[in-house]
Amino acid sequence: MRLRAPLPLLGAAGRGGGRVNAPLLSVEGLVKHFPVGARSLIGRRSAVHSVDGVSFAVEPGEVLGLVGESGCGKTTLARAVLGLVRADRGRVVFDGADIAGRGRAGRRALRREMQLVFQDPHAALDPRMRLGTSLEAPLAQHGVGDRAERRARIAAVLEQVGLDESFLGRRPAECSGGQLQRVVVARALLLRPRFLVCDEPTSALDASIRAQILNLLMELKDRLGLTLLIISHDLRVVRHVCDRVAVMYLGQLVEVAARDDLFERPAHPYTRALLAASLPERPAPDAEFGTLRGEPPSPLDPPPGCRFRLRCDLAGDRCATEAPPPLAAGGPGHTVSCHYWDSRPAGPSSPGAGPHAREAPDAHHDR
Ligand SMILES: Nc1ncnc2c1ncn2[C@@H]1O[C@H](COP(=O)(O)OP(=O)(O)OP(=O)(O)O)[C@@H](O)[C@H]1O
Repeated sequence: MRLRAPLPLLGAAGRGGGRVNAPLLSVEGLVKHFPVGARSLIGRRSAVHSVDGVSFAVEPGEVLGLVGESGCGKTTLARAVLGLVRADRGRVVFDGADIAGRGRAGRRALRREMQLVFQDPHAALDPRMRLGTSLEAPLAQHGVGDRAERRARIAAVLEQVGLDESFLGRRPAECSGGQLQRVVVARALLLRPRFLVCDEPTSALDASIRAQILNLLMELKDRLGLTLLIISHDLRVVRHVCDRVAVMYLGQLVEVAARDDLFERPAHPYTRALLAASLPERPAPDAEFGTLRGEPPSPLDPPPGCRFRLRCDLAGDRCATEAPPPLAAGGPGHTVSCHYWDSRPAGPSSPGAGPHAREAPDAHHDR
């Protein structure tokens, strides 16, 4: 597969057309394949192409949302960014330094600065342990303070997440889902990180609790100056809390845009179909884009060219052979990986339109 150089990685300040801050995190050409099965006669193993050439940047204080269907590689991407799985290729640069180039002490320090908030609080916390013990463990592992200092830090963080010290003596079964998710958030904050990855932070919770946890995350972000990557299936969550959104399909980013650009002017046919499927109440200027049909191809054998083409209303010959690079799609920092993003699907409502009638103007290419 041919990977073309991405457009400059703009973050929040760049979107406004003003000064571009140094990103807190930048990810460049990240690839992670998981080998599976036995070797073939010529000694090759097939592999799940979980993440395949992903580049993006996150500025300090920004909230970036990562969306896409189940299995498209969101969690693997997040784990590779956090150094929890080793990427096959590409770079992750945090605060100006390549994380692969850090020594042991540097990686340990990095683990304090980048924390993960898990999806399911029941799975994240040991059911046999009192919450006080679970909360103290990361502080003890990182050699933070003595017992009294650790307890003081835990009490302060519990207060920040809206709980009190009475929770320290409880076990997970003695708490509600919302209370436990607050404990999980508290645990992520104990080491005073600058960057939080929240993997489906509300999907295991009742609808009535979701907004509370999201509001808590946003309040903590402002109060503590955090930068967030939020992974979510739920486009309503993303629309509510994110500054920018990256859309992932079969191991690759297909569109990145400021939140309002993405929801009001989605450019990629996948994003349009995803929005139509997930937010049916949204006014649909692109109603001629069909709902998402079929299943994504196997990540064991992704098709050449554009990976979305087999489900796409716009696909033309070029899509079968040429992987679309990220193209400028109008709004500042808005990129879309589609050869025909500004065409309309052929159909009764748009006679003569469609990819075979008009190619995307060259002006959009390779900028
Ligand atoms: N350790 C592993 N070994 C083999 N395949 C893996 C491994 N981890 C993930 N995968 C595969 O990589 C692909 C991407 O998985 P991943 O969990 O990153 O997707 P996702 O978008 O986070 O999905 P979901 O939204 O359901 O959590 C899937 O096909 C998955 O089966």
